[in-house]
Amino acid sequence: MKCLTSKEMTQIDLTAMKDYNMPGDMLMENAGRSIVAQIEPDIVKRDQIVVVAGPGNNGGDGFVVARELYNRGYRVKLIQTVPNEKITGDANKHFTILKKFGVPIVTSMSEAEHELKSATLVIDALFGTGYVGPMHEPIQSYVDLMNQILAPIYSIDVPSGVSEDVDSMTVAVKATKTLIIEAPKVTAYIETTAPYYGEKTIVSIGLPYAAFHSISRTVWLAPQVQTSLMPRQQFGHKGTYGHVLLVGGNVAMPGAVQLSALGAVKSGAGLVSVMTDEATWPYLQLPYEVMRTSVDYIMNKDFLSKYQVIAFGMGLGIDDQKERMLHQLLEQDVPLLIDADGLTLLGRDLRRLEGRNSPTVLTPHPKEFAMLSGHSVAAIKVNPFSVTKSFAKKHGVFLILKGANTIITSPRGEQIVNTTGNSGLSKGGSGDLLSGICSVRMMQDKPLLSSLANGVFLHGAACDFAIKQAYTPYDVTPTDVAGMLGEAFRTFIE
Ligand SMILES: NC(=O)C1=CN([C@@H]2O[C@H](COP(=O)(O)OP(=O)(O)OC[C@H]3O[C@@H](n4cnc5c(N)ncnc54)[C@H](O)[C@@H]3O)[C@@H](O)[C@H]2O)[C@@H](O)CC1
Ligand SMILES: [K+]
Repeated sequence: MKCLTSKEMTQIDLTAMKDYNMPGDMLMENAGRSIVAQIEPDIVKRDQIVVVAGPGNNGGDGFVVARELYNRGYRVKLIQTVPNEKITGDANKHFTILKKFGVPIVTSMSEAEHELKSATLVIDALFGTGYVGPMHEPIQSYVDLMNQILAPIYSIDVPSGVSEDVDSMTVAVKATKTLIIEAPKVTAYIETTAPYYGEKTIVSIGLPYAAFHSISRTVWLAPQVQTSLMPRQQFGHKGTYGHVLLVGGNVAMPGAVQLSALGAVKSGAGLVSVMTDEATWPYLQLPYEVMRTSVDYIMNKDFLSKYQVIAFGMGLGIDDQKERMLHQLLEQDVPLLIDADGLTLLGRDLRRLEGRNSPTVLTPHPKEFAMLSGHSVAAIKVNPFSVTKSFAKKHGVFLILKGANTIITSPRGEQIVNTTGNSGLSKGGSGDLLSGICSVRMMQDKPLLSSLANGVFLHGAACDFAIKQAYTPYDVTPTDVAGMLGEAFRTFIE
């Protein structure tokens, strides 16, 4: 499933109309009817349904919904928020039809307030992808009223007032559910705007699938994992599945590399090795399956060439010797995943990324990404797709920006957004586990961007299973999540 900016969605609507001869009023009819099909199981005839319609095509969708529900015998009122002359084009066609059907229309604010207060369901069709902030009166008062009532609000396509330009946002509808048309918009996954959506449901209006081909932003779902996860092979051996080296851990933080090692052995690695300094070994309790490698080998290029992936930085500590280790690895022709302290060391000189022949994967959380990119954490949170894309392209790296909806970006700027996981992952150690999982998937799944998305998906899905089956977001630990990886894998092989 693709994920789009408002501009991209508008372009696809135009393509459907121009290149595929799909009339705009027909698309609007499709949208309205598909939305009614989604709403109908939730309502009964005695419900009082209020549709709040704006001036554009989102309002047009609202006209179709109001008319269709009215025609099916529901009690429906339409709140018209703008004068007649502001309703034009396809929306006006459906407005005219709606009036012919005799749907009751409310135009005054006082009446609208009364209707909203007695409504049992409100349909928000004020604005969709064409909204540009800020919001002015009287529309702002309609939104304020909607946000005060207790009845559920179903927003059409986008909660009205939500915008990619977060700085221009004033008020927005807090939807109970958003019935997203055809494909989710990026605001559904941005920390500052996602909470307005409530529950998300996609409704198809029959837009041509091919029109979405040029969009290189994808929401990663189970079918994508199923097709890109490398199958286990009947005649495979440990060499088939790859040997990963995890470089990390220090006396103060031995657990980090332990969790990475646990993630790696539970994610299908052929062989897992850990490299740490002499002083740290006594503090490590590694899974039986993990091999130990002396840090002295970091200078030995031939020795390092036996690994298919090297992950660097989990609980490593920061000093000049560790920085030299990173420089040594950056010169090695092997896929490299850099996490945690490794990112801090890399941040001292990003030019070191230049000229690498093998892929480099960086796995920052927003604070680490702020350090690397020079953007503020706030700017990263409101604009995560564009800041990651420009960084990944500029530095030629794969980037995993960790968060509630982790965004994975390739050096070419293709992006994947993950939807698995829950607040149980917001704990120390989750990222270490993720690095272990991703570095193994990197050795097996193709292309590399998909392998990283699979790692992120499995990590989140394992935590979702943990919450469903045994734990809560309060008590679940990264070790518990590792224990649930089997459940996550099982969904793709059964
Ligand atoms: N063919 C299409 O383009 C289709 C569009 N659809 C719907 O149409 C929506 C997009 O339609 P539009 O591009 O008309 O955009 P919207 O309906 O989201 O809003 C644009 C309208 O609102 C006004 N407006 C924008 N910001 C405002 C502000 N701050 N204060 C007051 N007025 C403001 C604009 O002047 C314009 O009249 C989608 O979200 C979707 O719901 C669907 O009907 C499917 C087909
Ligand atoms: K809306």
